[in-house]
Amino acid sequence: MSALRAGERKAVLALGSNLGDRAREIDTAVSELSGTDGIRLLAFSPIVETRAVKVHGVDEFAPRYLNAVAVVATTLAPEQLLHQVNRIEADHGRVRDERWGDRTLDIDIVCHGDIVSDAPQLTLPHPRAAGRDFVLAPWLAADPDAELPGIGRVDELLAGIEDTTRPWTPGGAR
Ligand SMILES: Nc1ncnc2c1ncn2[C@@H]1O[C@H](COP(=O)(O)OP(=O)(O)OP(=O)(O)O)[C@@H](O)[C@H]1O
Ligand SMILES: Nc1nc2c(c(=O)[nH]1)N=C(CO)CN2
Repeated sequence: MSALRAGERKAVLALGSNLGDRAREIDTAVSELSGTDGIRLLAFSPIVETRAVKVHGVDEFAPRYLNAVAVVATTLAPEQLLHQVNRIEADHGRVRDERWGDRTLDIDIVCHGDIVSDAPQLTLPHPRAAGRDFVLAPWLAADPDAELPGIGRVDELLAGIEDTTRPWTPGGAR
């Protein structure tokens, strides 16, 4: 992974989609992130497929998610980065209704350098990332040395939970 330049911090973005052309949603979102001033793509994970986790647990009947992780270098402050990811979500027709409801595109900020924040509009690191296989597994594949700041190494966090992610390839080949 290339080194950070002056004024940049490393941020990790978790992308998910379980509606529409899921892979296209994720691929175009990553292109849009890379094309945003102040964001430089350092690494993009393989795409994995997972069952939808809803408020009451795994929902066998909901459309499955594709998930991936982008590691970026950014000169944007956390709030500016959130603004940009919200803009891209909105451009992808993201509708916010039910909590953890089905969505065309979700982008969570997993961490932004080693900034810690407990603000509800932007909690860093993301409070649920450490327990999500669909975040940790692709992130580890993109960056074997990954660490969730102040929480722990991603390989160790992933070893402590069940990894239900499955590799996803276009056309369904395994
Ligand atoms: N680290 C973060 N990344 C993205 N959004 C965050 C973060 N911390 C807080 N938020 C806030 O959470 C709000 C709800 O986000 P969203 O609807 O994407 O949640 P969700 O994806 O359904 O659930 P989850 O947060 O568990 O992934 C956003 O408006 C945003 O301001
Ligand atoms: N498998 C999977 N389940 C989820 C996901 C997700 O990205 N993948 N995102 C959620 C809210 O952010 C809720 N549930």
